[in-house]
Amino acid sequence: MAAIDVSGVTKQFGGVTALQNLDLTVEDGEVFGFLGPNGAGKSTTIDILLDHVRPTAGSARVFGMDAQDQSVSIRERTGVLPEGYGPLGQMTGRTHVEFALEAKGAGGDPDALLERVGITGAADRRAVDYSKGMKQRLMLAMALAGDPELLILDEPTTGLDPNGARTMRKIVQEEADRGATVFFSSHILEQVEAVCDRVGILNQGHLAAVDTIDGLREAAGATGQVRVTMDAVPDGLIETIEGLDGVNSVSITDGTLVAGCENPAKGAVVHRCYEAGTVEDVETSEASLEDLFVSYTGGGA
Ligand SMILES: Nc1ncnc2c1ncn2[C@@H]1O[C@H](COP(=O)(O)OP(=O)(O)OP(=O)(O)O)[C@@H](O)[C@H]1O
Repeated sequence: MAAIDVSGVTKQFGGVTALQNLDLTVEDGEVFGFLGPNGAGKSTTIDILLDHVRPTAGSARVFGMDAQDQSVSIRERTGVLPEGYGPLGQMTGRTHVEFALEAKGAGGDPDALLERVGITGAADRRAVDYSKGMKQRLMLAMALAGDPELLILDEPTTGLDPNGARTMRKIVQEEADRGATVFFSSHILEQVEAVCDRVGILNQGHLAAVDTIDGLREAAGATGQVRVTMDAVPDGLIETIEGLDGVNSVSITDGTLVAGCENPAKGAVVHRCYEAGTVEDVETSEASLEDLFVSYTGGGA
């Protein structure tokens, strides 16, 4: 059974259409990255899954249960890291985690969770006084309370330093290894690329694409680069390479020939360079997730 199943969901806020007939399925045990430019509808989707917002049309199911009718049962099995820093109060970090465990009806050691997110040293301080990154780490510890079957993380790396971002990735991986489903929205594309099985790209309330990252690259015919360093770039070589199928751009940068091209054309570019002169070095690179994001969202990020 799918962990998340959104079917034909439209959400209108007055005259603004936040989601337009959205279909989205996240399989049980999957790590799913939810990407999209500002205002694409990511938080609205999450709010609908948690019944903070009701769809104008369509339905959302979590663990096969209706998000509106069975929201209490869904939340018992779900850990949520909300956007922003959530409702943190005067209590200590440890007390917040104790409450989160209690709310889940779960046992467990609050200190172990605080250690997992790297804020053991601040356990006895008031959460309201934490720095942004510490608050984010605390919210993550609370989301992890009770080993939920589903983790919904809205922009989880907001405010985190590079160590915190690495901790987040590690925790997502550990949760997936334990069998949890992880659904997270992010603008940090490298984070998504590092941990996700599949990615959905939302644009203006529509799912513009959903696939593995390799699948997205293929479907977009996305261009990578091949960089060929030669002892000298012979006359006419640029024009020859520009004429090859699948080559979109050719330039010379610091004596290196740089061709932007689809993957299948890379071999032909290198071959022509070997034919034309002395090749000293060849490097290739894939389209980055950022390139894909721009190609699917029209650069609206
Ligand atoms: N309560 C609301 N009232 C009116 N409009 C809203 C409300 N909530 C969201 N919207 C609108 O719905 C659209 C989608 O917003 P949403 O917050 O879901 O986007 P997002 O993809 O999460 O963006 P971001 O990456 O900036 O957080 C936006 O145009 C937003 O202004």
